[in-house]
Formats: sequence, structure tokens, C-alpha cells
Amino acid sequence: MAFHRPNTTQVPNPDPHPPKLNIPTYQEGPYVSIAPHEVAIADIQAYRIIHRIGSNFNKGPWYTSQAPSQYNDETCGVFGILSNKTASRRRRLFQAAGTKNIVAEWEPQFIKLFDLALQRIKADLQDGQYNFVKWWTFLASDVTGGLAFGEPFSNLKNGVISAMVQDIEAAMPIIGVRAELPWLKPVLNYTPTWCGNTWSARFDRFVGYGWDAVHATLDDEEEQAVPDNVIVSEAANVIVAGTNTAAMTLTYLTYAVLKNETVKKKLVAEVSKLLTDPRWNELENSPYLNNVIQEALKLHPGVPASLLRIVPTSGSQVDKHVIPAGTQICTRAWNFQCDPYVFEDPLRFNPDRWNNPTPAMKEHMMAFGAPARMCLGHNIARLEILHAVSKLFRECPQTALHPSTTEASMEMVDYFAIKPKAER
Ligand code: HEM
Repeated sequence: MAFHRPNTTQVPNPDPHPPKLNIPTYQEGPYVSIAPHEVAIADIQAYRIIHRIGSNFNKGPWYTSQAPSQYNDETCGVFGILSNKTASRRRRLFQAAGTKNIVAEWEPQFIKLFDLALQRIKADLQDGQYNFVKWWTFLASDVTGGLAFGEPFSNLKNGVISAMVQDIEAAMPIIGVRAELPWLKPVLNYTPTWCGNTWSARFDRFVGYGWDAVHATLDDEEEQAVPDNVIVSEAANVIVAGTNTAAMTLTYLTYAVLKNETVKKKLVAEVSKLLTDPRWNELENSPYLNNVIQEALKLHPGVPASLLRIVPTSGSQVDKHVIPAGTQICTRAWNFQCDPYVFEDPLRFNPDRWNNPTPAMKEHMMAFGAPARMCLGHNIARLEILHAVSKLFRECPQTALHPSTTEASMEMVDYFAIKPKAER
């Protein structure tokens, strides 16, 4: 057995060929062996241990495939750093930038982008066009562009997709493939894409965007405090981590609200009473708006994928089980956020469930990741979503779902992040 009940006093030595766990599905238990050295866990006690601050369950090698091969823990962006200890040093550099107070300083600049996004959406709606994926992606990439480069990429202003957004859109699914099928990586690196470039060139261009960011935003002194190559990695990181996640959260939220007339009416009623130019505090204090956002993050987490972690070299006792060193552990937001023991009718889009959330409901929400490696951009994302959603439903209260938008077209394609099957 790979796992033992807690009265086992000895932590077993790593077993090179551990047998499969005899618990096949979550219906029968929250621990499922999904491969010889891999276990999926949907148990909140275990989750607390694995992902607590200071945990030595480091990220799994899957994350290495997110960075070009010449990068290591010291030089890659924080997302790709495997060791939690190394990551916590790096995270300290960014934590201040992600605090609410600092993010609030960006609010006036971001409001201009939200206004522009709404102008574009309104013009589209008047022409009978519905392409929320497009405009929410342009908005999210202008926001991350502003953060990484000091000014937006002008996707919204020009109304056309920039080369950078094209690269992100094309590279995101392939990032998933590279990660799931690492043996394909050398082949994929040199496979021509639809536009004639190779995937490897796309990754090189991300790094290039990062270099531009370094020179656009930092003075010489600051550049010396953090090595250039690290800032480059981080700038590219922010662009990728903050664009699709926010855009898809907005897309699925819009879809869920438009699909549900009662929810839409309540939301429109609340946001239409807001001040003409509401600010973050007012938006945070709009209960139904916040419930809708929480529910959208619950049902359509921007990153529903497994967060892979490795059991430390000494092995570990996780709740009732002793797990051998080196085992890869998968915990998925999706499993916890749809737990029927915690959420009544978990697959129904029901913002009212957040009127009086239980402590368990709050703890089971992990759309922004887990404590040790929680999303560094969650305040930015919240600000973006609050403004974009309140503006959309205040200024376009009559918007309805386009007949071509169906459950089938919106089926979530999960490739670490998500996108709708029909891509619109
Ligand atoms: C709704 C939008 C967003 C969602 C749902 C989201 C979700 C997540 C999740 C689940 C993780 C943890 C991944 C893991 O452990 O493997 C994460 C990490 C991260 N996110 Fe976000 N994110 C969002 C927006 C943003 C934005 C706007 C930024 C930056 C501007 C950002 C920057 C990062 C970074 C740098 C990390 C890596 C942290 C680390 O590894 O220590 N995210 N995000």
C-alpha cells in the first residue's frame, strides 16, 4: 500500500513502484491514485497541510515546462519557481505592489480602460455583434500591459489585436500541451504555427516583451537591485498570468448572468443605484455584485487545473495518510468549489448562496490559488472585475445572450486555464 492509516509510526521509504491506491473515485473517498506516483486529493484537511504558508510541499516539475529551458528557480518568473522557500523571497518583492493600497493608485488609469472597453462593447452590441471574449481579453491585456510596461498595449484603443495578444492566445493552449506531454516539447518547439513562426519563437517573444518592460519602467538604480533577467521573466509572467485568467473570469461571469434573467435583474437593479463614477470602495460594498463575482469564480475558476505539489524528501503525514516522498499530489479548485457537502446544489449559478456563507464555504473557495503560492495579482483582478461588470450592467442593462451562445459553444476547455470551446 502506498498509504497507511495514522497509527503507522514509520514514514515509509520512497517506493519506486508503489501500487495504486485502492480508492477509485471521489465518491468513495477524497484520495485517488491517478498514476503510479501521483495522487489526487480533495480533502480540505490535507489541502491545509499541503498548501499552508511555509509548506515544504514544493511545486511539481510540471511548472518547469512553463519557462524556457535555460531558466532555473533563481532566474525564472515566480510562477515557475518550484521551491516555496525561493518563491517566498521573490514574492516579497511583489507583495507590496499587489496590496490594495498600491493597486488603488492605478485605479484612475484603469478606469479609462474600463470606459473604453464599454464603448467598444456598446458599439458592437448596436451592430448586433457579441464578442465578449475579444473585448475582455483586450481589456485584461491592456491592464497587464499597463502594469508590466507602464502603459497599456493599446488593444482597446486600436480595436485590433496586438501581436502580444496573438502570442498569448496562441501560446496558452500549447503551454498546456507542453506541460501534459513533456516528451513532445522538443518537437513542439520547432513545429511551425499557423502564422509560420515556431512555438519556441513565441516563447522567445514573451521574454522580449519582458525586456521592453524592464527598460520602460525601471531606472538604473532599481534595475540593479533585481537582476535584469529576473525582471524580464517576471514581466512576461505577469502578462501571461494576468491576461487570460481575468478575461475568462469576465467572459464566464457575463455568460452566467445573461443566462439567468433573475440574477441579471437583481444585478442591474443594484449597479444602477451606484454613484456616477463609483470607486473601488463603493463597488466592494455592493453586496449582490460581490456575490455574483464570488459565484462566477466558484463555478468557472480561471485556473481549474490541478495545482501540482511534491511530497518532501522525508515523506509526510497528510491528515490520516502517510504519503511517500516524491509522490506528486494534485489538488483542484474545481473539486473543492463544487463539493456537495459544502455547497448546496453546487453546479447551480446561485449568487445568493454568498449572503451568509459558512466558514467551510469560504475555506473551499480557492480560485486565486492556495496560501503558500496564492495569486499575486488577486487585488488587480478584483478591481478589474468589479469595474468591468458594474459598468457593463449599468450601461447595457438590456444586453441578452446571443442565440449563437449556447452551452455547447461555452463548454469550458481546460488547459490549466480555461477558454470557451467556440472561442467567442
Ligand atoms: C481572475 C483572475 C485571476 C485568477 C483566477 C488567477 C488565479 C491564479 C491561481 C489559481 C494561481 C496559483 C497557481 C498555482 O499555484 O499553480 C495564480 C498565481 C499567480 N498569479 Fe494569478 N490569477 C488571476 C489574475 C492575475 C493577475 C491580474 C496577475 C498579475 C497582474 C496574476 C499574477 C499571478 C502570479 C505572478 C502568480 C504566481 C504566484 C506564485 O507562484 O507564487 N494573476 N493565479
